[in-house]
Amino acid sequence: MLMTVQDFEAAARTRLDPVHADFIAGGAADEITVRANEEAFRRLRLLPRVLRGSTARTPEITLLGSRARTPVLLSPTAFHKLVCSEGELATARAAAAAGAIMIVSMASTVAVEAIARAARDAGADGDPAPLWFQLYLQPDLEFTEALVRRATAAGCAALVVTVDSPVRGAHERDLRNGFLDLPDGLRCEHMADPRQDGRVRPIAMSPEISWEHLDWLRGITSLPILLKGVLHPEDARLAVRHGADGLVLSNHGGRQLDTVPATIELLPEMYAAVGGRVPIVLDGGVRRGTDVVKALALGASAVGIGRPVMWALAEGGEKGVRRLLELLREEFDQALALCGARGVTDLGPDLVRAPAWGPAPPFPGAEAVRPDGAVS
Ligand SMILES: Cc1cc2nc3c(=O)[nH]c(=O)nc-3n(C[C@H](O)[C@H](O)[C@H](O)COP(=O)(O)O)c2cc1C
Ligand SMILES: CCCCC(=O)C(=O)O
Repeated sequence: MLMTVQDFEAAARTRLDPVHADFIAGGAADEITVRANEEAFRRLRLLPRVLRGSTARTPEITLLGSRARTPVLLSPTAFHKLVCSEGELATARAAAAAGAIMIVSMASTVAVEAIARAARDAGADGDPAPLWFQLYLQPDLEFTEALVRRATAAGCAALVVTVDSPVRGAHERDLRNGFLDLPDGLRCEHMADPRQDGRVRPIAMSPEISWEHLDWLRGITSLPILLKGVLHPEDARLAVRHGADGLVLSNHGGRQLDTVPATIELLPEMYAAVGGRVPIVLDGGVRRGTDVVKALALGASAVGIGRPVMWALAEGGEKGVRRLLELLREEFDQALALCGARGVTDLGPDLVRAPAWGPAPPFPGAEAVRPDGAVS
């Protein structure tokens, strides 16, 4: 029975080509950060409140003008057709049914116009949350601008610019497996260049991209812009100064620079750096409703999931992703209730304890106990 996110991974692995399963599960180099993301959530402890009469609970959020029925977003992931023949159409339908914001990857195997149509149709009697569009800024600004116009015309409500990829991370599993290209018949639809008879360009990960490019982007679009992959608090401040409307606190699921900290570990510092001026979406290692609660309690406005969506899509297509989102909604709701919270706004850092991250501040009235056991 598929009861947990972990169950989806196990089920997907029985169906997938092991090379493709490695592409999804893998990360950069020693995969230290891949493991750290999940481990850091496990180390945190929740400290619930009681007797708060939290009967009417809502998981709803509004983020940069986008209304969603869950604080769990679908982080951008490439190549959905690799694991499911309907690809991103299936994902978009499931997200629309759940009222979850889906961030369409620039490296999707279905074009954004078709994805948007699928989302609208699936959400017809519900309330589909909008799509957002993820972008790797290409040094060819004319091409980048055309893509921004396409995503905007298709109805995307925000742009997510991935900034942690001046070069591609060292995906050693893929290198060993010889998985270097999409199989025949699949392509990154957004990279077809109309100026070159539809020839598909490679996605450039370019070290020349700088803050000036962000300023340029700010000048050509009025959509909210989020920067994905900012990890240094000083860069978070710079992002705000350069007009970013939000941050996705992400280490690319441990797929870019290995040995960077877990995202949840960085959240308090990043939250302090932006001082509430822009919302923070956190992704990396979110696998349980309690993980969602921990991230929101420490200052995130929403969380994103990457690999779980790929596993669910591989396991059961649209239905699989629907079930995954439902599962996380149920777990989140239960965790809210058990924390004595009615919704996102009831969650604060007082609900989280971090035993392994250094000494907790002394609590009022308590005597400090020194490591040698003596009371001071
Ligand atoms: C298979 C796969 C493909 C991804 N493709 C993209 C992408 O195209 N653009 C991007 O910004 N991030 C991409 N990511 C990173 C995710 O957006 C996200 O940051 C990460 O997966 C979150 O961690 P999680 O997998 O632990 O949930 C990808 C991740 C995976 C696993
Ligand atoms: C050019 C495809 C980028 C995919 C990606 O970002 C990842 O695999 O992590």
